[in-house]
Amino acid sequence: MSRALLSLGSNLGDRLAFLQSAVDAVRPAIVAVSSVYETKAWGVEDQPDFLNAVVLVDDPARDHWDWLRTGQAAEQAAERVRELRWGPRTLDVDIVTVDGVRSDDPRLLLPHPGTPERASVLIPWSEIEPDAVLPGHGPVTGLLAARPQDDRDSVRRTSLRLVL
Ligand SMILES: Nc1ncnc2c1ncn2[C@@H]1O[C@H](COP(=O)(O)OP(=O)(O)OP(=O)(O)O)[C@@H](O)[C@H]1O
Ligand SMILES: Nc1nc2c(c(=O)[nH]1)N=C(CO)CN2
Repeated sequence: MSRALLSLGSNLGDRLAFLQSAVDAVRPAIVAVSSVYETKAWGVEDQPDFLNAVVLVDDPARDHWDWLRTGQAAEQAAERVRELRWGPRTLDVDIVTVDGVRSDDPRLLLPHPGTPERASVLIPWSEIEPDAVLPGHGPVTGLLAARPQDDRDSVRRTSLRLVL
């Protein structure tokens, strides 16, 4: 069994279509998809708002490296150009967790180290898995409660829908 949580982000071009392209890339393995959220950019704040969502996937045939390759292939198909760390992009696919795997290999850090500070991941994750636990960090709802109010308020649920 290989159950992974993938975080999707886009703030360039047809943002919803880019998120949808990532969903399409993992469709047979999908367990749940969150709502689509519009979020203020963190990291580099002077850039357009992001659309963010998370996807829970499960495929016994895939390990964590397979999920990384799948995510990177979806980014490449979206013609992503990496110009700036934390800068604008057509599609970002982060591997947040894969089962309880811990990895300090810089090519695939698990759990993804930014997760505890990112309401843009924690809010959609708690929507689809209210009892989720981030390995080594505790319940997702607790991590979310520890975020400042303005951070939580910067993540707004939209009526946009990803098609399964
Ligand atoms: N858990 C992970 N998910 C996706 N990529 C990862 C992960 N851990 C390490 N990486 C590596 O990160 C690199 C991609 O980084 P990227 O440009 O997406 O960073 P970023 O999105 O700007 O910042 P952040 O990773 O903090 O969200 C790739 O080389 C990839 O191998
Ligand atoms: N709100 C938000 N901000 C970001 C995001 C993102 O997905 N959502 N991704 C970034 C690059 O990794 C940089 N900043």
